[in-house]
Amino acid sequence: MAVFTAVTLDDLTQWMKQFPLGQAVALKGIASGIENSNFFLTTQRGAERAEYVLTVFENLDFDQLPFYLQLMRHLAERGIPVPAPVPNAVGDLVVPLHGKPAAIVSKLEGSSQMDPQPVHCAEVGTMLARMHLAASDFPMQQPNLRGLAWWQATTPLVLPYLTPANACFLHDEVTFQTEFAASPVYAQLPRGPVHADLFRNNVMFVGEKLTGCFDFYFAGVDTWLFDLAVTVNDWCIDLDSGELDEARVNALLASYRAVRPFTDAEDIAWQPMLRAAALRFWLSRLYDFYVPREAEMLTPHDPTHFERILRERIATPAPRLANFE
Ligand SMILES: Nc1ncnc2c1ncn2[C@@H]1O[C@H](COP(=O)(O)OP(=O)(O)O)[C@@H](O)[C@H]1O
Ligand SMILES: N[C@@H](CCOP(=O)(O)O)C(=O)O
Repeated sequence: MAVFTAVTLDDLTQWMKQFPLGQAVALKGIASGIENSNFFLTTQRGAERAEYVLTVFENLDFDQLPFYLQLMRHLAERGIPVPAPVPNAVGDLVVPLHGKPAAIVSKLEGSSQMDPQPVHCAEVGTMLARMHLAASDFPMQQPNLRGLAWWQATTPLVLPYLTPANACFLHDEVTFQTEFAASPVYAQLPRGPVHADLFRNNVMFVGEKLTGCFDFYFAGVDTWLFDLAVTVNDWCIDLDSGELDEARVNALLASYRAVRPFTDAEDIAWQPMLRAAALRFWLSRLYDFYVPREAEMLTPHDPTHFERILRERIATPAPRLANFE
C-alpha cells in the first residue's frame, strides 16, 4: 500500500482554490509505488472533467523538489511525454498539504509493460535519447544524489550486514568505480540532467506505443551513459538470471543511437557503466533493507537481484556500443 498520508475530498475543498482546475470531484489512492502518497484526482470546471495525479511527498523536502518538477515542466514543454506539473495561482509547483510538500501533475494514459519485447525497448530508447537532448539546456543544477559520493558514503553503513565475501565484493566494486570516475575516459562522457530510474514500472504504454514516463524523483545531473545503463539493466534482461537479452539490448541501443549517436568514450565506458548502474541499485536496495529509515514507510526491494546483475556484468563482456545496428 502506498498511501501514507490520508487525503480526503473535504481536505481539498479549500486547497484546490489555488489551482486553475475547478473543483476536486473524485480522489482515489494509488496502491503501487513505494516512496510517496499518490492519488488519482478528478477535477471539474463547468461541464469539463479532467484527470490528474496528486502526490504528497513523504521523503523529499521543499528545497529538493523544484529541480524535479521544473525539469518535468521543461521536458513537457519540449514535447517529451512526461507528466506536466500544474502551477498554482502564484506559479508554485510544490505547495504544502497536511504539512508536507505536494504537487498536481497531468495523468499519463496507459499502463506499465512488465514483460517488454524489443518493440517496447525500441520505444524506450527513442524517448530516452530525446529526453537527454531536450534536457541539455535545463538551467537548474542538482547532482545525481544517488551517485558516486552516495555510494562511497553508504557502503560503510551496509558492510556490517554482509557476509565477508560480499563485503569484499562490494568494497572492491566501489574502489573500481572510484577509479573509473577519475579516468580521462569518464571525463569525456557527455552529461546533463538524467532520469536515473527509468525502470519498467516508470513508463506507460498503450499497446506497443509509449505514452510517457514518470517518477523523476531520482533525477539529477549525471552522464547520459549512466542513465542508459540503468535503463538497459532493467528493460533488457532476463529477470531470473540478470543476463542481457540481445534482441532487446539491440532494439533499445539502435533506437537511442538513431536519435543521439554514441561517442568513442561512451563505447569504451559501456561495460564499467553497466556495472556502475547495477552497483547503484544493489547499494540502495541493501541500504533500504538493512538500514530502514525512522518512521519506516518504504517497502524494500530484493537486493540480491542487483547483486546478481552486477556479478553478471563483471563476468560477461558487454557488447560494444559501436557494433549495434
Ligand atoms: N503522471 C502519472 N500518470 C499516470 N499514473 C501515474 C502518474 N504518476 C504516478 N502514477 C501511478 O502511480 C503509481 C505510483 O507512482 P510512483 O511514482 O512509482 O510512486 P512512488 O514515487 O511512491 O514510487 C505508478 O505505478 C502509476 O500507476
Ligand atoms: N527502481 C528502484 C526503486 C525506486 O522505486 P520507484 O517505485 O520509485 O521507481 C529499484 O528497483 O530499486
